[in-house]
Amino acid sequence: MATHPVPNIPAIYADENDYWTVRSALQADEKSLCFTAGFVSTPTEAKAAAIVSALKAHEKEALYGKLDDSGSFIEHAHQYMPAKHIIDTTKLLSIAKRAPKGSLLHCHLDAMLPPLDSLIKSARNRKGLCLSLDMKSDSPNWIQDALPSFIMLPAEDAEKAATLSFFDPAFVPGVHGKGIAYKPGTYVTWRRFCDEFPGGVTAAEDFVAKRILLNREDVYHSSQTVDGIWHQFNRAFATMRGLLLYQSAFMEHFRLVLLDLVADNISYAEIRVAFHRHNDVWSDDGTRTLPRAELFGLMEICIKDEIAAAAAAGKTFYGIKIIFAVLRSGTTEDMEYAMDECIVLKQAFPNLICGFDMCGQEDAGFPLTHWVPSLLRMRAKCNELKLDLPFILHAGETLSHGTETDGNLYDALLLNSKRIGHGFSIANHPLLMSMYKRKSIDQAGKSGFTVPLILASAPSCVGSRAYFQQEVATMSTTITETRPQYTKLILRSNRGTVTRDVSTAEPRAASLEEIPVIDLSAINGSLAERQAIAARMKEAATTSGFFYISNHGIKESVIRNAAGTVHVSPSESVDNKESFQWRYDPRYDPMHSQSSLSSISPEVLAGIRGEEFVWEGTKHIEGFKDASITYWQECLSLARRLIRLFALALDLEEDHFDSLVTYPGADGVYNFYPGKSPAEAAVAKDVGLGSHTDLQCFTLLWQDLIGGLQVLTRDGQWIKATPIPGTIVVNIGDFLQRVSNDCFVSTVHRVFSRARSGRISMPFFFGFNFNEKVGVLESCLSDGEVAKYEPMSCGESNRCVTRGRLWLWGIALLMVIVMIVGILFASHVYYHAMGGQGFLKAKRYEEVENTQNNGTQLYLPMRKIEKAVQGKYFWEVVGRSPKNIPFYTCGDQLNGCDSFGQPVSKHRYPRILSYKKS
Ligand SMILES: O=C(O)CCC(=O)C(=O)O
Ligand SMILES: [Fe+2]
Repeated sequence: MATHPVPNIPAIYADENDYWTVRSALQADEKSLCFTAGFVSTPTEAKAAAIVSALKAHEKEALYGKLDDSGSFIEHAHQYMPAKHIIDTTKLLSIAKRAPKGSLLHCHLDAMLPPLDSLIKSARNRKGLCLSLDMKSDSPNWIQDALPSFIMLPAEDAEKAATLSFFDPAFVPGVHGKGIAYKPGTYVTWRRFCDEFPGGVTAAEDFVAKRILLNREDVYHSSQTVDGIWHQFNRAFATMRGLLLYQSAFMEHFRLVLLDLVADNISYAEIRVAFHRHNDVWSDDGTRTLPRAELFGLMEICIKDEIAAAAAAGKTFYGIKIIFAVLRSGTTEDMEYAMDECIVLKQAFPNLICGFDMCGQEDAGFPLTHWVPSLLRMRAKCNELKLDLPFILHAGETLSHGTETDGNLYDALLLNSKRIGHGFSIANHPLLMSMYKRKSIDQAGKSGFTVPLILASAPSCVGSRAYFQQEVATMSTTITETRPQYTKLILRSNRGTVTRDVSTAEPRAASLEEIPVIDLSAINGSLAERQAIAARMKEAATTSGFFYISNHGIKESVIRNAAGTVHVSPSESVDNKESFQWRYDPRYDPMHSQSSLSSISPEVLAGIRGEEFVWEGTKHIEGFKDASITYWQECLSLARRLIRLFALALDLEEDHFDSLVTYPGADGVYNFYPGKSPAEAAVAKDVGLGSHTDLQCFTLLWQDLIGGLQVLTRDGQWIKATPIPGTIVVNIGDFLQRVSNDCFVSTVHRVFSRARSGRISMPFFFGFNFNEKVGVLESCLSDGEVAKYEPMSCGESNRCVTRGRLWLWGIALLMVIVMIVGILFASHVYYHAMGGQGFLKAKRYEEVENTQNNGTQLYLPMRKIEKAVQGKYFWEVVGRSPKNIPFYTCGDQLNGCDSFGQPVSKHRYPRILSYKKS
């Protein structure tokens, strides 16, 4: 397959010169095949290379080849670990540290820093941090061999753990690796362990550090194997896992990694972070796991801060991106869960995630062939969503040849992996090598610069929006600018008709500032904590009018049960969207007892619209009503708690709205948007759910992971409210905008559903009691500012909008009536023309008898009809009265036109004529 000419090697050399000439030719030929062929250094590079070579020669002489303090004799280019202490003193290293590095494209977050500087330091004095060990304290060698496994426990469990001592001979050690659920007796607190450890805290920290770090013996032991070193790695990762996976440690480690990159003059890095299912980061109080989106939001902010700090310090740092890495040894279900999560997060954080990978010992987990179906499924989803989420796969990390694992090199190529890591075994595959090389040159060509194989194609160094803008700015010469087009959108609200200019540009992903995730875990905390949540809600309510809530307290099982029923209820033939809805009914409101219902005042009662018949119609669906009401009740309770936070956000007393939500507007809805095949999606004209604002105070919207909800920004751009697992979307409605004097915004939104699978959403619309008139809130008016709106009730407000829509219904109804009358009129004329008495007229035999010659037979009024048809326009025919024509029904064939051959005008009734002919 090699196409390069093989140099000619003579059998006999004419003389020595001839030998040297042939040798030079061979060298030149070989060099021309090198990756660096054609590379010409600039004068500065040549000067730098000369300095480095001179230094290298000097240090080889001056520093190496001597006996060191430990009695070791370290030669130049000795194995790294024994030589490290000498390397650390070299000028070469200090130059290397200061030299600008460009990109670091293969690293794993957990293994980027020495543990004592970050994770073990973060663990100091952490109250809830506990550990279990897999050996007892009286086992011989436990200090060398025991494996600690850390976990952050809630205060109550940590208190129990604090009563136990690992050094108590009766202590039952835990089992390493099981450590998610607290098992009494298996965990002790890190604090107490440090206090009681022989040698105290420092020795305890050293004990843990040794579990994480590889020592010389581990690395260079003559009987060490690849499996052996992986065993060490896995133990190190198991120890690190719990030290890393709680919020403050994770974020501190993450920040220190960025600082370290900046200190090393690395301008950009792509960092693999293990995000397989259940590898969650816990809150510092150990009570909850952080939703991934929240964590990504924190990382994005951290990157932005460090880019700014680096810039202020005169450093070039473009930030980092994350390669979403998942253990290759998991179940298919977990893998596909992680893939879906990665897709969702990529949509929410397009500039933060740069690829997807599988990690873990390559020849111990499943090979890529095992994952091909899942990987293809993921690729298809990304294509459908037009998501640039490449695979950046581990392949060829082992040196085996011809094994299943070695085959990963083929799959990575076929799956279009953007790069491969680590590719050691590629040397065994000359064809693959040339294909990867070709691919890397192609990619580099696209990105405008060339880089060698493996490190290929890192064209953009986007770590934050700030840099993204920079990147776009530098690219602007090659981008043809297209001005966005705008269309007009007309909407009705309780404030009248509203017009908006809407961009026709493709919807883009929303940033976390535009639609933030607000954590409600402190909703029952102190007033200060509630005020802090309210402040975040206010920020969102006054800007985009949309936010997500996490830790909202509605159990996943309740949501699943409700959403599960939606699969059953809609018929197969749903067109564009099918909805099921039910309204507030005090009989299901947990706030009211049965006895209090009889005392509801008539005004309140008038606004209550609960309709039992909706449940009658769904009786056949098992569990439907129960699941729906349970979900609705949870939404209702949450909404009542949220309205208190909204009160705080509006600078009111927390209970300000309490009396207005005793019999509130509280409508539960299930929406089902059917899936579309790619062919249907390509030609689909409908949106899914058209642009609108919600009517009441606010909406709690649960959506599945399919996506499609879009929000209109103030400047008329559609942005995607991408589903974030574990969250509910909250959006402000028209009534809250009204009473806040437009301080809060009821934002236009729509659902654009084109996905292959059907989508489910469950909005819950919440408003004040329908009878309560509410005016603009004093707290929303600054000095001298006047209220824009009169007091109004939520009920009236809703009617305003529906009244607004009534004229449309009116026109539609009128058109239908005109059509029906037209049809009746036309048929009437038709039957007259056929000799009948007109459509829908009564049959009156007596008159027939009176007017016919002998009263026994029915005849057609041939002449009169003939005259009418021939001499007049067709509508004059209708003027006939029963006096002139006997009565009989149409379609009576004995007396029909056919039997009597009644003449009709050719010009006026061509259809009738053709009918006659047949
Ligand atoms: O289906 C959705 O995501 C949104 C539904 C919605 O906006 C509504 O029903 O008002
Ligand atoms: Fe809506």
